[in-house]
Amino acid sequence: MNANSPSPRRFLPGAPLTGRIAVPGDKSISHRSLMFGALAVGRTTATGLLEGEDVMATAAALRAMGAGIERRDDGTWVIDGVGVGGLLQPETALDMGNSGTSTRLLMGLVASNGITATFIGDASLSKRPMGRVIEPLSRMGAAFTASPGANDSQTLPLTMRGAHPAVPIEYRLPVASAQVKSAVLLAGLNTPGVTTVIEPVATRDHTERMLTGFGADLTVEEVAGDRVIRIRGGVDLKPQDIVVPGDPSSAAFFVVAALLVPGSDLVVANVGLNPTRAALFDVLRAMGGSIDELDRREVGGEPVADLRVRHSGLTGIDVDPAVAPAMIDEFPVLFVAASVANGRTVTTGLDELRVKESDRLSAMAAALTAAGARVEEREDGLIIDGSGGEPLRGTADAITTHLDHRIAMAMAVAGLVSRDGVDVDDTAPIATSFPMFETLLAQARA
Ligand SMILES: O=C(O)C1=C[C@@H](OP(=O)(O)O)[C@@H](O)[C@H](O)C1
Ligand SMILES: C=C(OP(=O)(O)O)C(=O)O
Repeated sequence: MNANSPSPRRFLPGAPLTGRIAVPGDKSISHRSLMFGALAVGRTTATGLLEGEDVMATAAALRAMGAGIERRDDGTWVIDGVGVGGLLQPETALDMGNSGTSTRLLMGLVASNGITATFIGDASLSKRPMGRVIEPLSRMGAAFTASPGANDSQTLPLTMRGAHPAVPIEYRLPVASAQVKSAVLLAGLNTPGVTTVIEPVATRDHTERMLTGFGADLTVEEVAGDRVIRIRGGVDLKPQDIVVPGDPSSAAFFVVAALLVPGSDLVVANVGLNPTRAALFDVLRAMGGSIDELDRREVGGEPVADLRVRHSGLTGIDVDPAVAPAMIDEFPVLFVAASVANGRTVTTGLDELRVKESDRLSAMAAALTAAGARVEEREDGLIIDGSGGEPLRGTADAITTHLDHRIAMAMAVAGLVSRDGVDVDDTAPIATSFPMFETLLAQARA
């Protein structure tokens, strides 16, 4: 993304969403396909890989550390791995762009290789907390240094020296974060002995599922309500042929748009429904949304279905904070749904939203308020009094997205259910996770 050239856009009310669209590949699974393929011995292929800027940042970094990564003309990605422990020292800084997942997972990989790498990122990523991975990875032996003149040693740019051999740890996650869990497990791949991560609250489990498929020695056990994940280091990974399912986090924008815009009847095809990801659809159904699963099947070891979504009157609810990790990236668009529902929606336990690409609680409270919604911002959530099905007023001035793709897409959806339209200051960040967003929106409204 070129931070110097914002792409403002106005999203207007109009046609219902109809027909059938297919969302692009899952971002979390795409990052991991490249990373695990890069560590395997031999050639991995991936079809349906998300070709968004975040995933391309991961690809570029892995290439800089010796992996062969190419896209064939038929859209298949081919990854030639260097083997566990085989990463080379990159010659230049690794540019992580806007991507927290690239940064934290690659730091995990580098942590147990005897190489030094510098991580840089855009203005949004450079504000995000890295202490959460610095702490466990330092305990494993990695050494971090802030750039000269930096006033914070817990944010990018950061240089890290991996440890070889690294030290296995047992780590209880202090925050519900799949990125932190994955960073420690990936460091564990090249660490002698057994590295253990204890999750008091389950988060997305793609790392565990996929590493098992790649032949890692990994176990998951439930112990007194905790998930205990153990990985034995030094085991070779076997290359895989991966089919990446569609991203439920991208589908979310179309599902909410179809629920809210009168007359809509849309099939969103190929939506990944891993239970650690799919809570938004349950919450929307509990609010009265008509979302039917068609042709439930397995794609790449993940449950997938086509979702048929019909316009529905929604009723506000109290969202159980226990489901938050399974829909953590979907709250911005849920807040839009709540803004036009009947009655009050209360969300709590969402402190993690403050450390995403933007502070998503304050960004969405400000944006929705500017569009005429009734929103109260609390420390750990929003309370939203819905319009009872009436359109939102719309904005007079462009809302600020803070380099956050999900704020941009959520407010685009708000524009579809507004009277006057919603101005978004910059849609360029959408390309980090969903480059086809506006094309598919036009297709669904044609
Ligand atoms: O592991 C992953 O692929 C991700 C984990 C989540 O972040 P946290 O682990 O910081 O919650 C999520 O917000 C992000 O979009 C992708
Ligand atoms: C939080 C997100 O991604 P990341 O942490 O990888 O930047 C997201 O995609 O909403």
